[in-house]
Amino acid sequence: MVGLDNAGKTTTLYKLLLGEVVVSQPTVGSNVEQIPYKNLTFEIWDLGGQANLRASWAAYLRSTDAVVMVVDSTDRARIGITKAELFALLVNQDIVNVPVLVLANKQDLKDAMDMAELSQALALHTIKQHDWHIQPSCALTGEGLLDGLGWIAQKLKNKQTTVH
Ligand SMILES: Nc1nc2c(ncn2[C@@H]2O[C@H](COP(=O)(O)OP(=O)(O)OP(=O)(O)O)[C@@H](O)[C@H]2O)c(=O)[nH]1
Ligand SMILES: [Mg+2]
Repeated sequence: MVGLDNAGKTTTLYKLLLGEVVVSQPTVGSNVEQIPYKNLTFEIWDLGGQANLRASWAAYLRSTDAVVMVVDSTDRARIGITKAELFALLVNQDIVNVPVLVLANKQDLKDAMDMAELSQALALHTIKQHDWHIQPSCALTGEGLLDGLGWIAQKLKNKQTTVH
């Protein structure tokens, strides 16, 4: 799970784990938790998003089954940086063909960008090498989080079917 600092990654992870909103500090390094979902357990790595930490995201990609990009939907000023970081990540050979979930977080805030605006700003339709999906979410209430995991679970199931 990646995304710029302040996007809401750590809040998302602990909302999924505990059902509660934790008070988070900017993450230095990572948090990792096991999240049960139906018959699966997701091992979710929440990586620090501050500018000087983003180069280290690539070090976590080996044996990654899915990428979750958490976006602060109100952060219009940095949506271009978010896009650049996303596309820089997606060229990595360790994640060829892995599904990419964009969590359009902070949808509870009234100036949040909607899915159409975000998809366009992030140029999601130009992603050809990955299945992708954009999911509105709010880490404070948990809205959209399980739907997002459900999309990933479905993609991984399809992948297993095609391998056999
Ligand atoms: N209104 C609102 N605030 C949110 C939401 N998700 C997270 N926040 C707040 O956004 C701030 C940053 O959240 P974090 O989860 O620490 O952000 P992060 O992406 O882990 O940031 P780094 O660890 O620095 O990469 C906190 O004050 C959260 O309470 C949301 O859905 N809505
Ligand atoms: Mg964090």
